[in-house]
Amino acid sequence: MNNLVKVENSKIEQTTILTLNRPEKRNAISIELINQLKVIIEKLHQDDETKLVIITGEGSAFCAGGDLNDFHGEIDQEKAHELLSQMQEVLWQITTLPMPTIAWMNGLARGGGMELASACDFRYVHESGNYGFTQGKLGISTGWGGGTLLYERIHSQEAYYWLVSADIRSAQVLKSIGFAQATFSTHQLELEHDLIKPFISRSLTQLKHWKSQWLQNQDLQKLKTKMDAEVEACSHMWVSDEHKEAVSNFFKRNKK
Ligand SMILES: C[C@@H](C(=O)O)C(=O)SCCNC(=O)CCNC(=O)[C@H](O)C(C)(C)COP(=O)(O)OP(=O)(O)OC[C@H]1O[C@@H](n2cnc3c(N)ncnc32)[C@H](O)[C@@H]1OP(=O)(O)O
Repeated sequence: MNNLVKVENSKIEQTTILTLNRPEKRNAISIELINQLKVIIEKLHQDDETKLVIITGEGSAFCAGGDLNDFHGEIDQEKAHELLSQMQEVLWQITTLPMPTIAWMNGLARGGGMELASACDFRYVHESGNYGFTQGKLGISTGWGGGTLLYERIHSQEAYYWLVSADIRSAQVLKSIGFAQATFSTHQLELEHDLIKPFISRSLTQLKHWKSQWLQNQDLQKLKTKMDAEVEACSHMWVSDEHKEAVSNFFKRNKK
């Protein structure tokens, strides 16, 4: 089995780095990748040693979203719902992890890649990357619950507008709207980086306390209900002609 998600445990810093590992596909999330992530995140829920989880991508991209090959073909609304639900569950499990989580966005992100980042507690973005909730241009909405999470991360008016406009934004804009906490310019993720240091230098007890406070501050039941509704809505749009045409145009464009 290929490791579509690399797991590096750093014992001294008590940090786990998860690296999406399909650089040739810009780390698009395939069904197999979802299955691997699911197992890894489940384990982290039982982990009493890790004080920080970082999610990043191999190569030039953070994540190009759902794999448009895997999620397509002759699927009906029910099947679309089933497939979208699987990644929604992963996003939910990431959101509720007992330790802080950082999306270290090493490069571009699209669609579900932005949803995955939204499931993390903090987002740091590479200054030369570009980032977009582009689902609107594909005839769908966010389908993993990440639209719901976006409303938790930035001002609701800004979230609403970003989902409708589906525009691609710079790292600076992400920082200015509060989606990203900071930008960085390094190419290699290093645990001694100034953005990571504050986490590493706090104790496990402190970090777990702050994370639990963060989760208590949210109405998790309501959040889950809204994420479920998002999956349901997207599953209907998934089988629309507009979406099928947008996906077919993407693959035609790539063959040129
Ligand atoms: C599930 C849903 C949700 O939100 O819930 C979603 O995420 S919808 C998915 C939303 N994502 C997107 O629409 C992103 C579509 N991708 C792109 O716009 C572009 O590929 C970029 C991500 C900007 C990267 O452009 P760049 O010029 O660097 O690379 P490229 O276009 O040549 O792509 C490199 C290889 O990765 C593949 N590739 C890229 N994105 C993919 C995706 N989302 N699904 C499946 N394959 C994908 C290309 O087909 C190509 O494969 P070959 O080398 O074999 O030709």
